[in-house]
Amino acid sequence: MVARRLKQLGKYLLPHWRNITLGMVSLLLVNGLGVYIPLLIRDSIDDLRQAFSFDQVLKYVGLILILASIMLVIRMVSRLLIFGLGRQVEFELKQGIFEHILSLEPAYFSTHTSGDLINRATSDVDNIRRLVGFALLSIINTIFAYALTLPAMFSIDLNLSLLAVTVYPLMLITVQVFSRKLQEQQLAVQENLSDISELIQEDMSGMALIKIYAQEDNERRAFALKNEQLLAANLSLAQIRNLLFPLIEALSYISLLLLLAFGTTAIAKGVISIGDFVGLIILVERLVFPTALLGFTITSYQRGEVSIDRVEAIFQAQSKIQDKANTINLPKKEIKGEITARNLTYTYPGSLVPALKNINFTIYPGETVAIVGPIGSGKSTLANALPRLLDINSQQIFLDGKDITELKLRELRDAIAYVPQDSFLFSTTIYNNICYGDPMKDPCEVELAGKKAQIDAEILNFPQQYQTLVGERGITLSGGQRQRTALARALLMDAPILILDDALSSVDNKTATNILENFSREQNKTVIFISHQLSAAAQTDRLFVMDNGEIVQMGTHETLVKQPGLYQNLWKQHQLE
Ligand SMILES: Nc1ncnc2c1ncn2[C@@H]1O[C@H](COP(=O)(O)OP(=O)(O)OP(=O)(O)O)[C@@H](O)[C@H]1O
Repeated sequence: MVARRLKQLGKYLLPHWRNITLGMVSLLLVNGLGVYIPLLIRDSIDDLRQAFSFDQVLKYVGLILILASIMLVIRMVSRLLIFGLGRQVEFELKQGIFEHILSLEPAYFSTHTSGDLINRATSDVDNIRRLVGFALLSIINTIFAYALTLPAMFSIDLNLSLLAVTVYPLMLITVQVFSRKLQEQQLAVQENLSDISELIQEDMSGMALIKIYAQEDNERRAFALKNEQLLAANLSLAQIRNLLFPLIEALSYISLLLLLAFGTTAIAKGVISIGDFVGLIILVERLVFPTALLGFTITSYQRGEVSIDRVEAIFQAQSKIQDKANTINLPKKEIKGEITARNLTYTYPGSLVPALKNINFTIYPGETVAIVGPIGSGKSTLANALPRLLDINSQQIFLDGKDITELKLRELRDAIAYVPQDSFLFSTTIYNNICYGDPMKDPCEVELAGKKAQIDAEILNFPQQYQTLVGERGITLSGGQRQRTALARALLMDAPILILDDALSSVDNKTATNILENFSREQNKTVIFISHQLSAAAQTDRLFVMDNGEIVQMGTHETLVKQPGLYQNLWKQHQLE
């Protein structure tokens, strides 16, 4: 576990080996000077005790000032180098996480909430930044401090030095005892933070619903509960820390007291000089800060360790929907638009019942097919299977006779313009929303797409027309306007296949029928129209009727409506409505 994490840390640090080396050399120099200055003070005291002169005092003071100034500059350089490294690693991790998230399949986001992902990409990355910045700096500094200070202390007096450092192992044991508890508590804090981010995000998105159902008090209570849990976890963490660090400090003062007690006796016996004693006290003092800092470093390391696992869990998640090693090329221009399903069966991960059962059909190039059926019958699942938003098995769906799992994902998705059920719009202009799939499209084409989606006239009535902002910082479009804007976005891509998943549900029947009629005039498009609007669906070339994951009927409206069965029932119900 530890080895794996260290390996991971090494992976983050390796690209920055030059800065690390420079930082380490700087720290070595700082510590070298840090040890040399107390020895110089020792010599100055002993020299001046033998023959005092102001020239000598000035010489020593000047030298110490110069060395201390050099030390200050080098220390600043080392901090800049190593803290800068933390920032660089933070930048790379954030970029990497975002790019990786973009590569994951939609199913990943139904099991991983956005609040948790945001927390990992922010708080956890921040912990790793501290680990590679602060912790690295202090670990290297502590190693150099001990490696250079101890020999200098031993050269003055071995017994006194050993006595002064006897309490240090005790310090490490204390830290060890506390470390596990600290780690558990840190994890609890991070999880509580994730919960809170999730709740805030969800409540912000569902604000209208909270108000309609007058659930403000309940939401306030739910937030207070989570906030209290976070407070308790943070307080408990602070308690452990507040106990640990004064303990470390107290132990380090014991070493100083021991030195005072036995050092003064050694001076009296003539074993060491006064200069030696002062030098020894300054050297022992030098170790107090790195040792106390080691406590913080251990905490930082523990926080970073947990965070490394949480961030790496994102990187380890791999999309099952990927290009195969040998993909078949199918350029958009050559696609005719024939879609075939052979014994298509799909079960959602974790589900016991298949959402699609043994589906077989062929949709011919240029045909408009409506898929109708009761709610939950599998229509959206079928729509999601075609552009491989779901991990379907090979040899089940074919585009122009080619197994879609053999095609390049990018080419397959380029061939399919898909308008999903929720017509999501970005918080930008209507124009940018329409040309989202190809920002370089000609403005005339964007407007033409708006006309085909029958939204152009309404857009022209908005204050800034196509440049009107929508979303959080702009105007709120009606459900039907959102749907037609999303439709214009899909139409602009001019793909040979168009899938509309209940994408005109908020559009009146007449407009929906007009839009569909426009498509059937465009003979080169294969259109799959999933809908509960039977009068619009009835205008299509053929209908597939789905029930319980199966296609139970297929045919034109005229034939199906005469056959006893699900479609006839749905149609009668529709007529009554
Ligand atoms: N991510 C998922 N995980 C597990 N089961 C799912 C998932 N998405 C859908 N299902 C289930 O698969 C079945 C088919 O759902 P689907 O959304 O395809 O139905 P639909 O016909 O499009 O319904 P609607 O008309 O309401 O849009 C349903 O039983 C649904 O609960």
